[in-house]
Amino acid sequence: MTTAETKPTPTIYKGLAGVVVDTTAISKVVPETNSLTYRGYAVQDLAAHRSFEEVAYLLWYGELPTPGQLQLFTQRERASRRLDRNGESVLARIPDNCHPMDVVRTLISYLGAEDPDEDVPSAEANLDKALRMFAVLPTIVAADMRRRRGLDPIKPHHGLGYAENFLNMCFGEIPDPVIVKAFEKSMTLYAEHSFNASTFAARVVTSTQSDIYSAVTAAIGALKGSLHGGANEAVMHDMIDIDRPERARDWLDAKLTAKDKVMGFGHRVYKNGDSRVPTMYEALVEVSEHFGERKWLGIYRELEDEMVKRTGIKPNLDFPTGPAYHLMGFDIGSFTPIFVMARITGWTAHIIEQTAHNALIRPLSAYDGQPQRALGA
Ligand SMILES: CC(=O)SCCNC(=O)CCNC(=O)[C@H](O)C(C)(C)COP(=O)(O)OP(=O)(O)OC[C@H]1O[C@@H](n2cnc3c(N)ncnc32)[C@H](O)[C@@H]1OP(=O)(O)O
Ligand SMILES: O=C([O-])CC(=O)C(=O)O
Repeated sequence: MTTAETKPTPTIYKGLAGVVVDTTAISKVVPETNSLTYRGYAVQDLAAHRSFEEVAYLLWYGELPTPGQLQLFTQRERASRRLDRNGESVLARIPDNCHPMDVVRTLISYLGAEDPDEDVPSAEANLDKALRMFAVLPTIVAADMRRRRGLDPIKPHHGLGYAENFLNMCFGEIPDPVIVKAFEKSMTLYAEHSFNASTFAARVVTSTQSDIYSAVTAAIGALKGSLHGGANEAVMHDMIDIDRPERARDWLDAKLTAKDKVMGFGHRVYKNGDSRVPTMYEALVEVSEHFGERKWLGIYRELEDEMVKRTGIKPNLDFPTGPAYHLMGFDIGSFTPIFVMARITGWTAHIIEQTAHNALIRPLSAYDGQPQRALGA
């Protein structure tokens, strides 16, 4: 018989690295072939040929919409964009020196609190709630960015598509189609990535039979960290710090000597490059050329060349997205909230999938603290 003393030490999978915890039909990441598919479609093809609304529909319903389905879906999305008066007043009361991720997290909590169907777990109800969050998040992110600039919010424009409407709410005008397309590509690339940390957080919360807003709130918290979604902001802070392409090498030298992580590089799953980077890099080139500003691209190339030469570690999606968003005119603090606007689609698809095939997520731990001891008198 095995006693406590003779029991073999269990294998620890630190960070759950390499552990397959469940199946999913939403997306497939294949690092060996550098491929990523959403419901079977290559993400590069979706980014090139489909709108972000179509991608959202695909992630939620499993198929691309027919023209009729898209029309109906678009109508519903456009009708759900407004933040109500109470929501506006919650936003206005959040300190404007907090991180903008605190604002989106709080506003999602508020949406849950005001939804009488918050705890209805059916797929149909959750699809409605997902669409509401998808539609209203751009209004929240744009209004928050503008108030930090001392500007009034711009109401959603129901005649505009998702990307154009968001850009208009941020900047008061619709930018050149090159910028709109580059932005929309980033949204498609950011939409979904299997069991990443934030999606997993959402699935853990869902597995306890909690509600969709609580799961999304947890996911937002996980995405904020700089090892995950927060890296897109960190990349831009680093690039501003580097300032000139010719300074990139010395900057990297200091980072690597200090054994600091270089933001925007490396990935838990991709060890030979992130499948999404070539598409987003192309978008960064287009945006740079459009504005005639090649400095960030210069820093990008120097840093990538040097990092790969010295460590073999390649960029992830946050590396091209950071400077692309900066060039588009977004404040750095809004970069990760924009990631939330995209990933709300993937998160909610996973929440619905987890609900349909639920098992409480509760792994084991190996205790390595004090042996049992008596309290004494
Ligand atoms: C959308 C996204 O979430 S994409 C990821 C965004 N995050 C970042 O860009 C943050 C920077 N990158 C990282 O911190 C890591 O690459 C992670 C967290 C993304 C993945 O990490 P893991 O798979 O856990 O790899 P881990 O951190 O164990 O790294 C393995 C080795 O590579 C090194 N390494 C990995 N990434 C980096 C990096 N960005 N800079 C410097 N060294 C790195 C580690 O120091 C470690 O070296 P060691 O074995 O000598 O200790
Ligand atoms: O998959 C991951 O671990 C992180 C990532 O790239 C994403 O969430 O897009």
